Amino acid sequence: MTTITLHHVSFEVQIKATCFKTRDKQLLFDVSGTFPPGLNVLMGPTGSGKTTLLDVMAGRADPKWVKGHVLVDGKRQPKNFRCLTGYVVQDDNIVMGTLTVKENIMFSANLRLPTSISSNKKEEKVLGIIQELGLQSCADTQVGSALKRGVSGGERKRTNIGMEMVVDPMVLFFDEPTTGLDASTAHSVMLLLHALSQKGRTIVCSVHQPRYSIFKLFSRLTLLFGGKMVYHGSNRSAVAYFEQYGFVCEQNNNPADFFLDVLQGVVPSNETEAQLLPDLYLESSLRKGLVQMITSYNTECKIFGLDRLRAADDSNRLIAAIRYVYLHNDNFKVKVLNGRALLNMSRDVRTFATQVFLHAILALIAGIIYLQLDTDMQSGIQNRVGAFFFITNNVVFSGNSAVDCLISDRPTFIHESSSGFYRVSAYFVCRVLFDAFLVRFLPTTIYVIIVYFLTGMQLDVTKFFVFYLTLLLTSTSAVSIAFFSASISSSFTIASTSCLLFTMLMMIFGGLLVNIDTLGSWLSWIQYISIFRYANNALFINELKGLEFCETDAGSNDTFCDSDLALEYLTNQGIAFETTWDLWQNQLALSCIAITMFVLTYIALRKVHKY
Ligand SMILES: Nc1ncnc2c1ncn2[C@@H]1O[C@H](COP(=O)(O)OP(=O)(O)OP(=O)(O)O)[C@@H](O)[C@H]1O
Repeated sequence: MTTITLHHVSFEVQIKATCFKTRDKQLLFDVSGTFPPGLNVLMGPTGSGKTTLLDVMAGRADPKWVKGHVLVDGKRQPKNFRCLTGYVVQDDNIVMGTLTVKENIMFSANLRLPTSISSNKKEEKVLGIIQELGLQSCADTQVGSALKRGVSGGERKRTNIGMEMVVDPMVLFFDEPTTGLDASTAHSVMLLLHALSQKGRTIVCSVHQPRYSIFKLFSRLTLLFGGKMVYHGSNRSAVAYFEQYGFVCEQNNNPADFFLDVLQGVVPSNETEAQLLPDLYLESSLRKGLVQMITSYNTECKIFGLDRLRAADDSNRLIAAIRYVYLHNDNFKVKVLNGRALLNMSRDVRTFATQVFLHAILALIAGIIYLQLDTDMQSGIQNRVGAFFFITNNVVFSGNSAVDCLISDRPTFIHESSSGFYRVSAYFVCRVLFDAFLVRFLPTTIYVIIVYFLTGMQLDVTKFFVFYLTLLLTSTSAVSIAFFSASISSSFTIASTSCLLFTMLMMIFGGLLVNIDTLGSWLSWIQYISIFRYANNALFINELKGLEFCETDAGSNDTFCDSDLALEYLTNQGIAFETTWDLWQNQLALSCIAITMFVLTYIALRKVHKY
């Protein structure tokens, strides 16, 4: 049994006042209350602060801006409170649509329960939750998405709840669990919350405008208006509380509608103005009694002094809790995450097939345009330069599409990492292994095979594999740049534009579009971070070395061949080619760019705001 108490809690955020200035905006004002086991409901008009209060209670609001105390069973909220409680967000999109109901809950169990619990035990637990939530009939049905029909809205919400229940939380937070559901589904979801609360759990949920059959289920009601409390207590006493200020609820009116009407000034009172209700509540005997009760409750717990609260942080309980969440094997988490990504890909094979198909088409276009390149002195080198420019562009711009992987995954990543599913490192390793290597490997291989043989490059095994490796590294570097752009912004437009800008810059300094020697040193250094430069240089050296270009004299019909022509071209371009190092330094540079960008991505992901 867990009780949450709030002591004079206020919360602010910083918002932009002008381009250069920020100002503080207060969202919650001196909120005190107690939330014991049972169904505790937050109500209020839109923008009244329900979600904000829920976030503060759940430890999901930035503690830097929280004033006052949020205590859990009289102790200061542990830092990893988020990992020990369940938080069912309003948006059910964090439930993966391609997975079945059971697979989604199993995924949560695999990541959030200690590895010491066997797979069989985890499955038993998941089946128990499925039964408790009444999901047996759709356990093996894919959840579905906006584009592909799956389970119903209510079943989806229950799956979301099930994913939170695997850690057996004594406290569950719900942000507007009935939003978007029809009346009977909303009722059945609230019945479920009521049933969960009857088992000794503390449920705190925000609800917009419940009908009477739902309102009856609440044990405690908190009414908010403009970030201030207007009422906090039993839902049965609420109507009488408002009557003392002249707001009368008509006999057949739904109290929930009545309260919202009062707060929005729809219900008139001869004695009081609705705007004064927060101040009246502050002065009310109801609130004074409550504050006294909370203070004595926490004094009983003997930890009301701040020093003692800090001491509570170091208690064994907290240390045990932290271990409970993070003692797991990171390798195991990467395996589970990769398993989910693979399952997701196998169920939505069209996306991957489209990638393969697009690469094949691009390779065919390149192959047809530069079909069986000749070794004519006039056109041989020119066409090869064009072909390499086209090929590297194809590979780099395809790699840039990886922006979408991180951006579309961002809400799920924030929810799951802040709920203790995994550490940032496990997520990062999974994304790199999956999106940068696994998913790119087959399309790039197909691209290389088609383009290499259609364009008729030198038939030499070593040269083929150098070509292949160079393009694989080029693709990985392009993905790393896309990942970095996506990790520093939550907006797809900003991320893809910055990725494109960076790529264009690298392309200009790739050595083909502008003579770098004519640029000042303050600009020419950009060539050293250009993946186009390293990719093109490696492809040129690999293909042009050892190639003889010939010309037939129209008059005499004699053929002259020049084995130095290609080398002259490389020299004119400033490309060193004599030693093995001259070739391999390019692959090394591509690898260094990829590693640097991946490291920066990891740092940026760690800095993603979890609140
Ligand atoms: N990060 C933020 N920056 C600026 N203002 C914010 C921020 N978060 C919330 N607000 C503002 O605080 C107020 C309360 O928001 P909150 O989402 O808690 O309300 P709510 O009662 O849950 O609303 P709804 O019922 O529409 O979901 C709103 O006016 C909102 O615009």
